[in-house]
Amino acid sequence: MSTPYIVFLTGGIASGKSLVGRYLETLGAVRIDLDELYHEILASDTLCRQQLVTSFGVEILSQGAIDRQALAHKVFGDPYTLAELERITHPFVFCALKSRIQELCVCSKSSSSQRMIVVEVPLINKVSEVSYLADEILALIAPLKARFRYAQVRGLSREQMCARMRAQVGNSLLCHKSDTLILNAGSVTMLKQHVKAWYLSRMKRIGKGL
Ligand SMILES: CC(C)(COP(=O)(O)OP(=O)(O)OC[C@H]1O[C@@H](n2cnc3c(N)ncnc32)[C@H](O)[C@@H]1O)[C@@H](O)C(=O)NCCC(=O)NCCS
Ligand SMILES: Nc1ncnc2c1ncn2[C@@H]1O[C@H](COP(=O)(O)OP(=O)(O)OP(=O)(O)O)[C@@H](O)[C@H]1O
Repeated sequence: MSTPYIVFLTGGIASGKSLVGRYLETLGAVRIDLDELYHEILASDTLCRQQLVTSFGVEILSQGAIDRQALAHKVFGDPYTLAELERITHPFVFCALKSRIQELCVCSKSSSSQRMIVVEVPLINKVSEVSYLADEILALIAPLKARFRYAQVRGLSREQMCARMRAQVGNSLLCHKSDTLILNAGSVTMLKQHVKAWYLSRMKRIGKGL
């Protein structure tokens, strides 16, 4: 069995990455969500927590754990503070991602089931250190109006959402950085149809060893 085909699935906030990632999981891919991986690190890595407290103060702690809402309040809207947060956190995230992928590659040697790994990457312009891992970058583009509606599901206000969007790449850079684009501008059923067609074409390619 060859190594799995690794896809970085990207897109702006609320563009549908998790929806697509979870759907690909039902089709047979293994899913890694960088946000989730990062949250696991925040909850369990004392070194990361220590560095964050040193830089941002004890006010980012709530009952000994990192209060993500308090941290979000400090960084979104202040590019320097956000850069400092990323300087601390990204090396931990990249290290965890490399380990997870390595584990999956070892597993795939003994199993034929893990042929595709999908990594949900919210910030494609900030992952150059691990971009060599990706065989393909797949980007989702969703209309702004729909994304604002989706954000409400997450409990983010319009202002909070805009602050995060300003720290992310716009559609033109997203297109430039990606190999494949999928437009998420219709129903979930339509989105799944596009994604399934893309998945099947990649499986065919992988099956032929291309
Ligand atoms: C500020 C924090 C605590 C807010 O936590 P919260 O639970 O509200 O958000 P969560 O982590 O689930 O991220 C949700 C979405 O916010 C956006 N977002 C998160 N970090 C960033 C960032 N550095 N720049 C731009 N957008 C971001 C992304 O679209 C992401 O999918 C957290 O996002 C954080 O520490 N971010 C910095 C680390 C990082 O860059 N994470 C991205 C994955 S590596
Ligand atoms: N085409 C669509 N039609 C209806 N709802 C959708 C569609 N695409 C996504 N959604 C919904 O929008 C919300 C945001 O989608 P999702 O969580 O997948 O985005 P995301 O890119 O992973 O967000 P985040 O940036 O927070 O990681 C979810 O509730 C999802 O079910």
